[in-house]
Order: sequence, then structure tokens, then C-alpha cells
Amino acid sequence: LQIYSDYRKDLAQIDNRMQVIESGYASSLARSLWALDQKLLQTQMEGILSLPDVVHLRLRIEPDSELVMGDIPLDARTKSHSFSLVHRGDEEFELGELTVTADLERIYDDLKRKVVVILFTQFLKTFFVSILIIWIFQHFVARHLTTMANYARDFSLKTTSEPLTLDRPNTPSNRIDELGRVTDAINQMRERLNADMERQHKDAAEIRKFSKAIEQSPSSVLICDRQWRIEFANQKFTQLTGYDAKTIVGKHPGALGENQLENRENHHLWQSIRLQVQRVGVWQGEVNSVRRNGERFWEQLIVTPIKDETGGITGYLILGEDISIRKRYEQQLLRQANYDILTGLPNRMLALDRLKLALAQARRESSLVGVMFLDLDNFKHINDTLGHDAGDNLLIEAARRISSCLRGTSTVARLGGDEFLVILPGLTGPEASSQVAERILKTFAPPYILNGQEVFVTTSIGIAIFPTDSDNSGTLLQHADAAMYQAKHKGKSAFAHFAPEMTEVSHERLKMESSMRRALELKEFELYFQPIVQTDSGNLCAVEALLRWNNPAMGMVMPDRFIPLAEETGLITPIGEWVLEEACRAAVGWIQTTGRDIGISVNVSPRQFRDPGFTETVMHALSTSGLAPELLELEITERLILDNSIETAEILRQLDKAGIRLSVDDFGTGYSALSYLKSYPFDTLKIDKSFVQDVMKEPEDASLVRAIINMAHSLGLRVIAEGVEEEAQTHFLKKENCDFSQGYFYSRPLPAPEFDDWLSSNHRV
Ligand SMILES: Nc1nc2c(ncn2[C@@H]2O[C@H](COP(=O)(O)O[C@H]3[C@@H](O)[C@H](n4cnc5c(=O)[nH]c(N)nc54)O[C@@H]3COP(=O)(O)O)[C@@H](O)[C@H]2O)c(=O)[nH]1
Repeated sequence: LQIYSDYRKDLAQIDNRMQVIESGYASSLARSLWALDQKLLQTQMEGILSLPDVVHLRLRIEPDSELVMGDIPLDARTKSHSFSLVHRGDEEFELGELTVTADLERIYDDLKRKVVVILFTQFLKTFFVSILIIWIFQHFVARHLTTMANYARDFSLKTTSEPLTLDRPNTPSNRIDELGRVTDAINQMRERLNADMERQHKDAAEIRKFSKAIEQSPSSVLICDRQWRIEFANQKFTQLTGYDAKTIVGKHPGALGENQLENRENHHLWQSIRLQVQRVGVWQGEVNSVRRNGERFWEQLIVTPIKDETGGITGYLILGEDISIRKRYEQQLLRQANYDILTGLPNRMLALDRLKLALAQARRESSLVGVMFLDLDNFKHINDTLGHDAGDNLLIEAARRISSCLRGTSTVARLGGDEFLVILPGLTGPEASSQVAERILKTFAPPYILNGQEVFVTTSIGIAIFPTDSDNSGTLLQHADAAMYQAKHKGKSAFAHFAPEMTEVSHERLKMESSMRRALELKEFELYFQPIVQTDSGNLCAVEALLRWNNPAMGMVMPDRFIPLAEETGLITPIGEWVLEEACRAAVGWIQTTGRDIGISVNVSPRQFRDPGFTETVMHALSTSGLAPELLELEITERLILDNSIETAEILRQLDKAGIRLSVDDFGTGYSALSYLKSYPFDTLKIDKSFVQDVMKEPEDASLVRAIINMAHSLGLRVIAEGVEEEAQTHFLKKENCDFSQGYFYSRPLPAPEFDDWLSSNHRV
């Protein structure tokens, strides 16, 4: 711009000069021309030519001459200016025209010089300024950017603890400038990354822990997606089912096998599981599953949905536990509770159930049911003379012969000892039962081979018909029993139909009942005491009170004989009350004499337990004797709990709340379902003596006792083994960690004075 402006100025100067020439010389030149004064004209033109930059003059003289002075250099850039020469008198005459040409080369040279100088100085200035700027940029910005770039390049998960620092003073202004802010942002990012990584490590450790726990869980674990397709199976699942986790991924848990029939069965089960999980949120139950090798096993399944934070279902969790052993024991216990071990026939309990069912069906169909009571003649004699084994073999063979005479719909059961019961549903008439009886008597005709010798055994059969003789199962049995006695009276190997006059045979029973009604008043009842000891030390810890009836006419009557009658007649309530008060009083006496807390166990019959005033009776016995509630243990049979009534649960809860201990008596002889033990507040479980007595002889009984102890312990119950008679049994029970033992090995039940002697002489008290 500067150069251009100078250039314009020089041009303007030349123009100026042309104007000055025009204004200064035009009139004098016109005068010289008018006067035709050539000399002066020449002088004037030379004067013009001497002016700076003017190199050429052309004077055109009218009409046709011309005067030229000076030269125009070749290729020179010029500027010309022409003006007219006019004579102004009265009239104006154009005398000619002067064209002045100025050489612009000087101006251009000046211009070039200036350009060179300016360019050079500008270059130097720019160069040094750039150097300065570069240095400033390098010092204040670029080297820090390089540091940042190096930091970013070398940044890795290992270096997150090292912050980015710049090589410059940490002043407030440095902290808030761009570099400071970027450094701060990078360091904040590093810290956030650190915190995220720490959280991630923690989460990963948690996830590892949980997945290890699931992987090593003692329960089998399946995780399915929302469509019930398996996503994960743990080791235990593979162990349990034989299916490799990889091969079942994506399959439905109910369609693992190749057997289409099984898959179809499973389909219905899993459909109801799915519906319940959707409706209730959990499904729990026992399932008979199939292993990969086709083997069946029982498992306890719990199926629950897996939910995300919003409560939406993301999948399903299926936990399984192999309960085959427990199931086997339950089934074994159930079998033992319902079947007679010796003959394999249904026992009394199952027989009564079947009888009730047969009666219910007969009522619906208006048909007849025959009830036969069989008793082997002379069985006691054979048992006593040939021994128990021979007696057992006889019972087995008798059971087989009776069964062979019956149709599939009939039931034959062993009621106990040598008594059998036959139920004949759908009878066409009483004579049909006579035909069956005759068949049975006939099959008894061939001799039995016992201990290598031939023995002839007969049976007596009593028959009662539903509904002719009674429409009640209990009465029908009594009638059949009465008829059986009639058949025996007839002379054995006979059968008899019930007749009303036979009821007279229950005369003895009536006599017993009336004696029992007076027994309390006449103080004929007595308590015997049997110690309960700690199995490992043999030390006394409690005593069981056992009732005896000392009748002048009948002698010492054992409870098995009179308690069922006392229950039937309701006399058990006052008798039980007396037992409770006596037992508590006796316990307080021992505590005072020995200075030790000795507990007392009292048997409670179902009818006594269900009496509305039972809880008050117990509390009254405790308060009048002053016995601490935790020293009283009530023994309740499984039978009582099986009715599963709300009242039973409520009474048990009240007693438990009062601090009284509760035990399940004769465990193993009833239904033996372990599930109820969980539902009621029991403290102790008493294994029935029938199992304990054979632990050294029967491996099955030993494993059953072992299983009962383990299961009771797993439910938090203490275990008492009843009927310990031999030392070997105590070793077995010790080994199996049975808490307490009771039986003749330690002491028989003793009357009060003898028990006091036992207490004072027994060093383990
Ligand atoms: N409701 C009530 N029931 C009672 C009461 N008193 C007794 N009973 C029940 O009568 C059943 C038979 O009792 P008992 O004849 O007294 O027999 C008990 C023991 O003598 C017997 N026992 C003890 N140790 C051994 C042994 O080593 N071998 C062996 N063969 N028998 C032995 O066991 C009976 C104890 O049974 P439990 O009650 O199951 O502990 C019996 O069912 C009593 O419950 C009563 O007051 N009220």
C-alpha cells in the first residue's frame, strides 16, 4: 500500500508538473509563436525539457509544421500531456499544440528500490518476529502440549496413579488458563477412571465370588432365560443328572432327555411350574426326575424368577437337591408304618384305612363288604415249643396261603401276633364270604414244614358283614372278633358269622372298664420310673414316668392293656391328670434330694391331649408342684400330629410358649413324615425301641436309626433311643451321636421307692 501510494504520489507530481508547464509556458509559448520568435521558442522549449523527468517535446505548429526536442528512450514507460497554444486578441487563433512526454523510469526505479528495501526489511522483521513467536509458543504452549501428548501416549491402566503435571509454576493464573484447564480435565478423567476401575475390580471380585459359590454350590443350579432356555448349569447339576452343561444350553429344563414320553410328562409339570411361578412368584416341590442314563431319582426343586432393578423378569433360577436318600428312608418308614415287616402284608393301620375306603365305596354302590378276623389256632404253643424263627416262618406261610384264596380287590392284613384281617369288598351276599372262609380253611389243611418237621396248623375265622352287622368299621371289627371267638369255641378250624348275642363276649371288657372307673379313687394306679441317660457319659438327665394299674383281682395290669380302653371311655383324662401331678411332684422330690435338675417325661394320649382343659391341667401340675416348666417333657405320639388340626398346633404352641418341652414318641411307627417335625415346636425325637433293638442284627435298622438321628439333628432336635438292652447298642448309639438313651440296659422301670434307691446308689446321678 505504501509503495503504491508513493507511486501514485510520483505520478501526481508528474501530472502536477505537466499542469505547471501548461499554466507556466502555454501563454509565453503562444506569444513566441505568434511573434514567430524561433529563438525564444527554442529557449523556452529547452527550459521545459530541462525540467525533471521531461524527456520529449513535440510542438505542432499550425498549419503543418512541427518542432521536436528530446528523445523517448526505447521501451521506456512514459506519460504524455498535450495542451493547445492559443493567441487571445480580439479574436482567438489556435497556433498549435505542445505534447510534453515525461519519462516514468525514474519513478519506476524509485518504486523498485523501495519495493526491495521494504521487502527486505519486512522479511527481516517478519523473520525475527516469527522466531520470537515460535519461541514464545514453544516455551509457553508447545512443550506442554508435547508433555500432554506423551502422557496420553504412555497412559495405560498401570499408570493411572500418576497425575499429569506441567513444567511451569503452579500459579492461580496458570491453573485457570487453557493448559491448566486441560491438565485438570485430564487428571479428573484419570481419577474417574481410577474410581471406575476400582469399582469394576470390586464388582468383578463379587461376581467371581458369586459365580464360584454357584459353581460349587451343593445344590444343583440351572439358570434359564425368559423363554426358559437354559443358559447355565453348575457342576452339581452335571453330577446329579449326568448332563454336560454345554450340551443342554438353549434347551428347556423339562426336555433334556431323548425319551419323548418322558419329555411329554415333563411338559405338563413344567407348564404348571411356569404358571405358579408367574402367579405366586415361586414353585417348590418334589420331582421324580430322570438322569441321562435313564435312572430315576427324587429331587427337591425350587423355581424362582430372576428380576432386574425395575422388577422385570430376566430369567429363572432352578435350584435342585437330591432327596433320593431321604425319600427312600421316608418310603421305608412309610412302608414300615403301613406294612408288616415279617409277612409284607398291610398292617393294622393300613388295613383300617382300606376298610374305611371299602365301606365308603360300598355305601355309594349299595354293596356288601365282608370283614374276616382270623386267628391261628395253637400259634402260641408252636412259638413256645419250636422257637420264634419257626413261629415267624409259620406266619409267613400262613399269610401266603390266605392271600392265595383272595381276589385282587380283597385285602389281607396282619393285625399283630397271629391275627389276620381279610376285607372282601363287593360281596354278592353273606354266603360268598362263607365260600372264601371255606377256601382259606382248606388251604390250611396241608401240613407246614417248620424246623424240618410237619406241623398242622388251623385257623378260626369270624365274619361280619357291612351293612347288615354294622355300618361302622370299628364295630364291624369288634363283631368279626367276637365271631372269631365263637368259631374257636366251636372247636377251631371253623368259621362263624357274627350274631348279636355274641356281643356278650365283651363282658370282660365291661368289667375292666368299671374297675378302672374306681381305680383312681381306690388309689390302684402307681407310677414307675425309668432313667433317661446321656448316651456318651451314661449320666442321668431325665426320668420317664410309666403308669401301672395294680388291681387286686387282675394283678399288675400293664398300660398297653388298659390305656386303649381308658382312651375309648374318656377315663384317660382324669387318669392322665393324676399322672401329671404325681410325676411333677416326684421330680421336685429328686431335685431336692440330689440338688440336681432332673427332668421328667410324661406320656400323653391323643384323647387326653385334645381335652379342652389339657393345657390348664399341665400348668396346674407345674404350679402346685413348683417344677420349672423346662424340666417337664410331654411325650406325644406321631398319630396325634397326623390329624394336622389347627387345634393341635395351637395347643403345642401354647405348651412350647410356656417353656414345656415336647417330644415325638415312638418315632418310626407312625407315618414318619419328617415334614411335620419342621412345622411343630418339638425339642426331642424318641426312636421306637423296635428299631433300636435290632440295630446290631439288621443292617437296615442300623441305617434307619442312623438316618433318623442325622435328620433329627439337621432339624435341631435331640434324639432319645428307646429300648436299649445291650452294651453293643450303646456303642452303636454313641458312634452315631445319639444324644440320650433309655432301656433295660440302664434300668427297668422301677416303682418310686426302688427308683429312690437307684438314685442314691447310682454314682452317675
Ligand atoms: N398315655 C399314657 N401312656 C402311657 C403311660 N405310661 C405308659 N404309657 C404307654 O404305655 C406303653 C407301654 O408302656 P410300658 O409297658 O411301661 O413300657 C415302657 C417301658 O417299660 C418299655 N421299655 C423301656 N425300656 C425297654 C427295653 O429296654 N426293652 C423293652 N422291651 N421295653 C422297654 O418301653 C415303654 C416305654 O415306651 P415309651 O412311652 O414309648 O417311651 C408305652 O407306649 C407308653 O407310652 C401314661 O402314663 N400315659
